[in-house]
Amino acid sequence: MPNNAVEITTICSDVENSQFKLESMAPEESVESKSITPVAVPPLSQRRSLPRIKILGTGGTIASKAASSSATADYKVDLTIQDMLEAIPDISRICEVEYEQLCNVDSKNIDEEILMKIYNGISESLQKFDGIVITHGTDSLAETAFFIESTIDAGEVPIVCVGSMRPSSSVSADGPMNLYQAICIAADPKSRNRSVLVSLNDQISAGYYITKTNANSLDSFNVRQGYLGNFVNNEIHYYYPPVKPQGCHKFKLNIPKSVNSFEFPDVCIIYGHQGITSKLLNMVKDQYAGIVIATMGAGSMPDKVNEDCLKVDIPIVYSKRSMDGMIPRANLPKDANGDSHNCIASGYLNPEKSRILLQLCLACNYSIDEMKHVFRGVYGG
Ligand SMILES: NC(=O)C[C@H](N)C(=O)O
Repeated sequence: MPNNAVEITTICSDVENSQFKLESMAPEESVESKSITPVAVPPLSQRRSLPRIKILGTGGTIASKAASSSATADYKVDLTIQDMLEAIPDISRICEVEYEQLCNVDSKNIDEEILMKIYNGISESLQKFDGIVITHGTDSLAETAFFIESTIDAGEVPIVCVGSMRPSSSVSADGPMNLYQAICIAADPKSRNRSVLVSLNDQISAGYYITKTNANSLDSFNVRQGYLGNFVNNEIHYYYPPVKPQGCHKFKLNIPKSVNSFEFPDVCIIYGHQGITSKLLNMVKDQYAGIVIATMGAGSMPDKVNEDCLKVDIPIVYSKRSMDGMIPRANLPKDANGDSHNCIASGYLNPEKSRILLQLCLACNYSIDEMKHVFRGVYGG
């Protein structure tokens, strides 16, 4: 698929003011001016009172089986959404469900082609459904959630990403409860205007900020910006009124229906460590459109590597290998005139989210100053 078939533009031209503008669903005219035309009321059986939920299945441990009930590794992803729905309590009183199996893979295999399927699946469902659930492996779920938040303006429709840490065959599998909760969250009016959510282990989080912090534990996802709510005994408790992530830059992908895959500009990640030299930087700088560095601490790289980064003519995002914290602009390398050239601070974004944001900026042909402006939204730049 040639990339020129796809146009990417920004929805929010100014990052500082790039908060989501929610259009009121209320009609414009005042109640007094409305004339009421009597209409035939359909019989009760035909009235749609339940929310309509679309489930998009992609695979992951939640859709997997292992060799025995005590095994939690070496599983195979092969359960369909129908199989998964059969393992959860009856939801027919809560919502009407439709589903679509987009793929059935471990999330290590989610690539741009599948991301586009997810993007298209959501875009097509937004007008027709009250909530969307995406079943996904947890390993790269945070990247998919970040991509969706950066490219889709969901309006009031909640998009709930869900996975599990134990295969369906295991004792105390967490998948059925997680899926049940995700469906209830997507169907609940309190979830409206909250955009991309992640539901796992009874916690509800913002898809933009979530990070997988534990490779094995059921409490795998962590979010320093705080959980948005939790789910206990069939009750959803939000801690805050509807909120969307601060400074999230929205890109609009204008993708023709015929296009089902799209190659984003290539961005690689270099992992910083004691004794790192510029060898890897020099090897990749002509092969990629951009580089992200997982620096030590809050932007620390050896002086020689910093010097070489200032000379590179593609954008280099300084991110962090530490799970928490951020990279402030002040910690970027500078030349004698205080210029950081093509180096950009990632702010709160980890390397994998920085990579996606840089890819979207590159796909939009942003200048280096515009890219810095986008990253300023997350307090980098
Ligand atoms: N818990 C999981 O879902 C991990 C799995 N490897 C995946 O990401 O698909």
